[in-house]
Amino acid sequence: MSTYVLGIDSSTQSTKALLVDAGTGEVVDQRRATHPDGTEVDPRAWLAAVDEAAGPLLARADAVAVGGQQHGMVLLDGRGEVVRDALLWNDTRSAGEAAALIEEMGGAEASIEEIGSLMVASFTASKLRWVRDHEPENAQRAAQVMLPHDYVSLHLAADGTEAFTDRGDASGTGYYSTREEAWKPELVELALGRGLDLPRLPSAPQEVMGYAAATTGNGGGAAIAAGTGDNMGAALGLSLGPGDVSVSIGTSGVCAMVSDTRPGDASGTVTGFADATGRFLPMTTTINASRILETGRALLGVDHEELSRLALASVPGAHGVTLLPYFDGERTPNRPTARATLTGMSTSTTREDIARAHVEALLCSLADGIAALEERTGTAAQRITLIGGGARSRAVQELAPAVIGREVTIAPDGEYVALGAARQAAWALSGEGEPPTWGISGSRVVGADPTPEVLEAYRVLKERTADWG
Ligand SMILES: Nc1ncnc2c1ncn2[C@@H]1O[C@H](COP(=O)(O)OP(=O)(O)O)[C@@H](O)[C@H]1O
Ligand SMILES: O=C(CO)[C@@H](O)[C@H](O)COP(=O)(O)O
Repeated sequence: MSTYVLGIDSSTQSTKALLVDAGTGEVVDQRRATHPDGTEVDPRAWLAAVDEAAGPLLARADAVAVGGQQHGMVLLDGRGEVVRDALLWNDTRSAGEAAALIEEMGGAEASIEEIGSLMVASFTASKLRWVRDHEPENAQRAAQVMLPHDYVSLHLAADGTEAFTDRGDASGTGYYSTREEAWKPELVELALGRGLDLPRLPSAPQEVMGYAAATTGNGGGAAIAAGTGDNMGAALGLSLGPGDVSVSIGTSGVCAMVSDTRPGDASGTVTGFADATGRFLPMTTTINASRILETGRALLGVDHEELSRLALASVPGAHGVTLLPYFDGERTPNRPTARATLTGMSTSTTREDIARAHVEALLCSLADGIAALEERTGTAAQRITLIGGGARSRAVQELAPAVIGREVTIAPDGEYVALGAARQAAWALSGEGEPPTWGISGSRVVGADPTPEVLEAYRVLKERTADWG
């Protein structure tokens, strides 16, 4: 009889749950539920979504793990009640607070030394500082802070379980040291002006952190693994090896590479997170990714397929139309108050050109991310694999190798964060030294004639607008 494990991705836009055969990695059932929009969300909405998406599958699982959107600040009081809506990774209001914290820590190099990354508005610590300065009553009421995946894991656990997290997600808080592999409570105090309870960290990545309340079918509570940040989950789901780069087109655009050495980029372009296996996950992250395509769709009044058809009917460079796609402010580059810029339009500009400019803008920002990752880690990408909702776009798939200038692997359509969480759950269940080996079949490698002029035009516009926000 097969053993099943449940992997959950509680990401920005939705919760996805996969029931997976622990022996083979085959997905046997899956469900999803949507999340509210916005960069500030009542975290209880994620609990309702996990109940809807994962509830019916949990009874069939012997182990479960949760991957979640990184950095979000979930503040709870002494009774475990929500103090205020969670501020998400893409909420840029704490940009000034991030800059202040860097200075108080002793500058960019000191930030890298302390937490492994340069603090930006996305990081939880900067959000704590914002609460201190703008909502002192909430700052006083708060007793514990946790990340989205910690909050969802705790909801699944039997009553009385202590909150827990993992080093991968912890490394994006701004109060965890990737060098010491430990919390830095003094950085919570620096940010908020007082200490808070922090979730328990595992002593090994495959540790069982608790058990789900017993549900009919699993004969007792499923074992709960530590879970992790969604990008660490994707790395596990794709079984990233040395030189593999994953490019995720979700709400965020993430280029990530597994590394044995602790990264450190004082420019802040590459964040030096930990992964879910004991290694590191240098990454670049943009705030604008799949929503660039959504905005193009809305402007043109078309569906995904028509946006692709239009984009592919134009030419490289969209007849001179270039889009700098910082619609919601941007984090890479660090321009939290920026807005998008569209240039080069003439009276001959067509709908096809506008569609093309949106797709090329997304791909150029990802190409910049890959280049930065290679430069700052000194490691050339051997294989570039596209995943995430936006990677379903036909135009993205066809134009990616041209804009990036290299062959690109299109992973079979799937939920790789949830698959990675399932792999972590299977690992915890096995107690082995390494996670199970699960193959991925059906990947497609695509190539195209490179169009370096497209990236060049994007970089020129990026440079020209450097002081616009
Ligand atoms: N066929 C498609 N073409 C382009 N984008 C798509 C397609 N299908 C879904 N998406 C986009 O994928 C996004 C969601 O991707 P997902 O990876 O689930 O995001 P997140 O992890 O941030 O919640 C949505 O913005 C949606 O518009
Ligand atoms: O902030 C980051 C990474 O540092 C984002 O990648 C979030 O983790 C959200 O991911 P998605 O929901 O877009 O997948």
